[in-house]
Amino acid sequence: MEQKQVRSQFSHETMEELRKRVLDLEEQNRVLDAFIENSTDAIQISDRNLVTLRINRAYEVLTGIRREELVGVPVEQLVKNHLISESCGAIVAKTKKPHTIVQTFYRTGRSAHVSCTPVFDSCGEIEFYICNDRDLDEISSLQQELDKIRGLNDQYLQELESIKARMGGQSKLIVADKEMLKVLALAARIAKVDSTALLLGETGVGKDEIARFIHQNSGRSNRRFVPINCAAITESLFESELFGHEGHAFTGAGSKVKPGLLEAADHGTLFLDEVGELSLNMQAKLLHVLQNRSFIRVGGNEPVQVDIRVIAATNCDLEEMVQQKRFREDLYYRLNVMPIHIPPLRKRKNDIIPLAQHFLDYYNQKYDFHRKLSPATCFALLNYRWEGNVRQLKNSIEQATIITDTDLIQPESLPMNVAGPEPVQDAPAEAGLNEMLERMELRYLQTFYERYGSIRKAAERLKLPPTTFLRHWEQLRQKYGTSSAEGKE
Ligand SMILES: Nc1ncnc2c1ncn2[C@@H]1O[C@H](COP(=O)(O)OP(=O)(O)OP(=O)(O)O)[C@@H](O)[C@H]1O
Repeated sequence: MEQKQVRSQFSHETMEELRKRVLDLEEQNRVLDAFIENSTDAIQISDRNLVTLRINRAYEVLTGIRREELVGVPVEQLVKNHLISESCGAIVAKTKKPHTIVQTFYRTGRSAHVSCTPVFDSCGEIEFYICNDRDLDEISSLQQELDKIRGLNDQYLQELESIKARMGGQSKLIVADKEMLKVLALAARIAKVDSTALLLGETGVGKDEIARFIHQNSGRSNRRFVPINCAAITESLFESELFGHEGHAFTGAGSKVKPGLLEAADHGTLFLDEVGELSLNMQAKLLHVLQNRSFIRVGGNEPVQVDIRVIAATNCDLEEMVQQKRFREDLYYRLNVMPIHIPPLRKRKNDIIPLAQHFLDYYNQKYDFHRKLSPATCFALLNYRWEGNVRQLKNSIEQATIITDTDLIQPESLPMNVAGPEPVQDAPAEAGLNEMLERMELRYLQTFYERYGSIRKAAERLKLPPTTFLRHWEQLRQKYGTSSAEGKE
């Protein structure tokens, strides 16, 4: 009685176990079915006698043969019935190795790469054949697509190579990053048309260099490139500088006509750098010139005609300035014909080391050094934010080249903000808080000057009047000693 109970309990557990395994197998089968059915490759599975067991939907589409015509039919029959050109399985059956052939399906007229792989049983005999068919039309259209992309790539590279070749000798522009190469390709195209270009980008990104590149690659390259720094030009001198003056036009003017910058740029290129710094009054005068391509010399009556190409540059947000009524909308549209956005250095990291090496070569030659950049220095350069962009990089390399003790430049020789902030490293051990703060201030003034390239810009960035910046710098320099601000603009 007890024994019977155990047996029935055992058999119930076995039944449960079997039921679970059947469910598992069904689940596995469902997954396998879904996998085979949804494969984009056509799949055909045959048994050891090369009789088709199953195919998927992609196989039906490729061959035009329906499932019911295939399943249970030996492959050789398909060849005999002129449905397929030859059997790959038949070859595998002989060699017992995977094999690939090009097979034609006569119903659809399509061809495919058919790869047949044998699956062996535990005795080493072939149990199944699995064939994967990849549509050759699809492969060839992918190939064509790839060729097209390669072609475009080659064309792009050729274009860039020719731009670089044209740059050779005339320009020392270093460009390696894809983002900057795109800028250069655009600039090369714009150079060929005579329209006004507006160069936009942070301070020190190379707007001046790109303006010169456009001029050198334009039909005006054998005439003058005349840069005007709009930030440096005063209201009172604007007209006489740009338009020139007649003899005796004002006290101190000589007896002869003095042509202005516009006339100097005739048939050439006028580069209006920092155009966002012009006062509204000067903007109105400039707009008049751009509209009429003519002006009247100070003290004169007759309009003078000029043929100039204008390139303007700014690091200001002119659109915002227009909204704030600080920049004339009509002038903005006249300048913004061909905008070129020059990315900041931190967004074109592939340029950093080639530029650093270029500046290093320059300073090595200038000072007769043989300096090299250590890997740690390269790492520091690559990981810095470069708010002053290429100009700041150039200044940092010059500084490092000069102050390093050995020929291998280590990060310690870079300006402290590039190598990492160590602002009071040079303070004596007994220095109090005041001295530390003053030394820190001195290093910041020095660094911002190096970063922005002029006292005016550095002072503006630090929200100080330039005179305060200069006075402070001189006082601290005399107290703690470092490079002089004398002669700096
Ligand atoms: N691609 C480059 N290759 C070599 N030198 C460069 C490159 N870009 C910039 N420079 C150098 O970096 C310095 C700053 O460049 P540039 O004066 O053209 O910048 P910018 O954008 O016009 O600056 P700003 O806004 O202050 O007028 C210059 O000494 C310039 O020669």
